[in-house]
Amino acid sequence: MSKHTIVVCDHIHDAGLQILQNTEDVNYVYAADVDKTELLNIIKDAQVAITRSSTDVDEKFLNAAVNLKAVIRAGVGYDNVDMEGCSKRGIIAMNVPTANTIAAVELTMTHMLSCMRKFPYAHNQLKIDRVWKREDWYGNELYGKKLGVIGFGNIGHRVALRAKSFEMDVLTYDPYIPSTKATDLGIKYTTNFEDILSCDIITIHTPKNKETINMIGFEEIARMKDGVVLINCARGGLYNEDALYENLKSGKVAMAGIDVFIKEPAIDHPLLDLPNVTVTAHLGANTKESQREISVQAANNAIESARGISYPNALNLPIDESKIPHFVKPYIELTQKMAFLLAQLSKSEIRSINITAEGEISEYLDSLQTFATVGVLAVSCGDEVNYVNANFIAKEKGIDLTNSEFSNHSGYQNKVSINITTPTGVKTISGTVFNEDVQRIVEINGFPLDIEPKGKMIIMRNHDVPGVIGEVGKILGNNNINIADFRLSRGKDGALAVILIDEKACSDVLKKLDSLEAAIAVAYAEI
Ligand SMILES: NC(=O)C1=CN([C@@H]2O[C@H](COP(=O)(O)OP(=O)(O)OC[C@H]3O[C@@H](n4cnc5c(N)ncnc54)[C@H](O)[C@@H]3O)[C@@H](O)[C@H]2O)C=CC1
Ligand SMILES: O=C(O)CCC(=O)C(=O)O
Repeated sequence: MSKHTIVVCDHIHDAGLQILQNTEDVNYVYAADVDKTELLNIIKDAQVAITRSSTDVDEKFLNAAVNLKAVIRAGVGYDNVDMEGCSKRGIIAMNVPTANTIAAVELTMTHMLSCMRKFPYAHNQLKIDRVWKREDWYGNELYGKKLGVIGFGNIGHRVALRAKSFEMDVLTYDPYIPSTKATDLGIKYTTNFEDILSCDIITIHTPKNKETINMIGFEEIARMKDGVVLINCARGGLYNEDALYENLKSGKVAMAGIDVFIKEPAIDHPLLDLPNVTVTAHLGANTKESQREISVQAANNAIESARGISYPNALNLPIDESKIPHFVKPYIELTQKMAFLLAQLSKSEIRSINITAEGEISEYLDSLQTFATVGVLAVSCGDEVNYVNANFIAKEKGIDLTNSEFSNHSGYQNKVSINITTPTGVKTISGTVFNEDVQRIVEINGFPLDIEPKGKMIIMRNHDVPGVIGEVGKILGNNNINIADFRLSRGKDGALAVILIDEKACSDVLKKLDSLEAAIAVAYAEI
């Protein structure tokens, strides 16, 4: 039995490791304790990698991971995964998005309460210094304070709900949700960021991306209340670290609760020297409950993706398969096969791929386009191309991808056509699906046909003169090639024959066919 190699790059809970170990078709490699240079050596055999935030899936990692098909980020944030690098290489990136939500929510509340009561400092005074000085530790209450929650997703909205139970006045800023998502929960909603800046406590729960990096910097802090408290259990760099440091030092920011840093591990970070921060070493997801659940999900998802069965929570697929209705799937399959056939017939540089569709199927032009691109590129790139990297490869090769709804109606309920442009002209193919899953090619280069997109075939353009079928049959027969079916289409510019054969036709046979007086063009293709 061939085994799938799954490499675990970071520490995950034993429950997931057990699953990998007990799966017969998995060769599981535990690489959490090796140094990064050794990891690059180990990762070259991996078909699937499981990582956490301690392993950057960057250019170096991806260049080393030559057999990688999928990478699973055992957590939420995937800012340490080079998504474009994965897509270009056809690697599917996935995360495990909700299993650590509660852990991160509860750590956020811990930091918030710790900041308000200066808990670690009070704790250390008694425990380490053995000093009982109650007058040193007058904290503040959450009760009645205004809390600004930036980002109202899985974590943000739960932090808001918990804050409400402390009878805080909670306000959220998240331009990407309907306001009712917050207001239905009794949380105030604003689209004005200044409202957030006027809060007593601010906590951030957004992903880290171009828009959110430095979302809170010197200017924003200057507009905040004196004595504001800032919490960050999302990602280092959402609050500008220099601005945070300077304003904690001046006291403008009274306290900050920080779980995440731009550069981790952050053992020498200047923030650690300040007396008014509570810090944790990126522990947001570190509860036994959450880590058990994440590792189980990550292991199962790794096995599914290694087997090519499914890619749960895929982040870089151009198509969300769950949104594709059942009737579209045979069209997608047919489109890829037709594109593969057409590219074999063209056998030359492809300059553009254009998809047109008529009927209800035209609502799925983008998906059809992607699969047509896979089909076309598979002829020159083989297994290297898949629907994750097809558009990237096409772009790199300078192939123009376009699609449009076809306004004419040919009489088919749904029809998909592919046009590819080569230096010698445009080639076309069209197809439809009957009775839900009977796929048929109904036209090649303007010649109407009815053929199943399957098997070995010779496609021959010829002058429409007597005797051609006989001569073709003779050549194939003399070369021990059995004809399974012979489909002929006639047009004003001659005829087109699709000859389905049982054996592969070698170039010698094709040359003989091409040398027939009536022949215009002969090609061999397989689907
Ligand atoms: N410290 C830790 O160990 C952990 C950190 N995290 C981090 O917490 C953050 C939030 O995670 P989830 O709530 O699970 O993600 P989520 O995807 O459920 O929620 C993110 C929310 O941020 C909003 N958002 C995006 N851009 C925004 C912007 N410019 N302004 C305001 N809102 C914006 C989105 O609309 C979404 O509602 C992520 O950065 C994640 O990586 C998550 C788990 C553990
Ligand atoms: O456990 C980890 O690797 C970090 C968790 C985290 O930050 C996340 O899930 O986004």
